[in-house]
Amino acid sequence: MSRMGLVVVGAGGRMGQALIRVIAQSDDAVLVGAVERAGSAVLGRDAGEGAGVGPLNVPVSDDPLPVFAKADGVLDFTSPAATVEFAGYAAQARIVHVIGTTGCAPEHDARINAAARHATIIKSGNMSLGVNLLAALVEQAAKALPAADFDIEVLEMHHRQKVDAPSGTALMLGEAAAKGREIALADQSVRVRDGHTGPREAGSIGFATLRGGSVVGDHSVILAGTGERITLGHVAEDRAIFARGALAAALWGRGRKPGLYSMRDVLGLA
Ligand SMILES: NC(=O)C1=CN([C@@H]2O[C@H](COP(=O)(O)OP(=O)(O)OC[C@H]3O[C@@H](n4cnc5c(N)ncnc54)[C@H](OP(=O)(O)O)[C@@H]3O)[C@@H](O)[C@H]2O)C=CC1
Ligand SMILES: O=C(O)C1=N[C@H](C(=O)O)C[C@H](O)C1
Repeated sequence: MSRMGLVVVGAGGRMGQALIRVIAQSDDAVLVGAVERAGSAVLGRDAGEGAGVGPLNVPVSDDPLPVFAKADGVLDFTSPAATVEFAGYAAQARIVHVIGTTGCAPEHDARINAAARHATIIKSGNMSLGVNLLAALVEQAAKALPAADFDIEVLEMHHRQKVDAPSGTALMLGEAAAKGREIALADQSVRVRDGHTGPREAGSIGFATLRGGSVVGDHSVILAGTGERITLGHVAEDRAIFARGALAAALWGRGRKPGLYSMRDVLGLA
């Protein structure tokens, strides 16, 4: 089969650049387009030069439609508002849409679900192998340990530029814990604590968010019992782990029927 032609949207961003580097090293895919928002300082520049891999002969454009028309897939780590627009274009072009963007509200997810009627979408709050395995382990631990005896807390730390909280990964891990306990996360999550909160509500799943420096992404799930504590965690040291996962997801999605898939489907951990 020919190499998969991929577009990177948000090409000037932290993840956009990591994605361009990973595609440039791949034998299975080729970069055919790079998109940034209108007014961006990187428009017209060569995407490969911007990502530090030398010229790839792909200028950064602010016009997604003609770029999507010549591609097999799009890798999208941007913002929720941009992602729902790109989901519409990807569905129109009938190409694979890999979504790593986090912080989506229910109205964004509704539009992504609608686009998945026509496009193969793979969406995950974390594209790394390690975190998806961690989610499977958290589900297992939450199932095995009685909710009356073990309290679940999800702790995350990211770099100072991150704009959404809790992280998409923290929410994914919270969902995994809730699934293990056969409860709905929305009914049981405590996202913020401040002031006189009273004692911890039994069965709840708590979140704590730290921001600072250049931290790529640290996550821990603590299962705290009386007299003992289990901590399951993951440390991301390099954004290449997410980019490699996104590329694997695009290749997996090629030729697959339209629908909304997750990284756990891609990795066979579902
Ligand atoms: N699922 C996963 O594995 C991972 C997910 N993420 C998520 O990916 C997203 C991006 O993260 P990161 O790369 O650090 O953020 P950055 O801010 O570095 O990159 C986002 C890029 O998207 C661009 N962008 C925004 N709107 C548009 C638009 N309409 N058209 C084209 N480009 C646009 C931004 O441009 P501008 O700067 O001009 O706004 C920016 O260059 C976040 O939601 C983050 O949480 C990150 C890492 C891993
Ligand atoms: O914004 C980031 O940087 C990251 N975002 C994702 C998230 O919200 O979980 C994944 C990763 O942790 C890095």
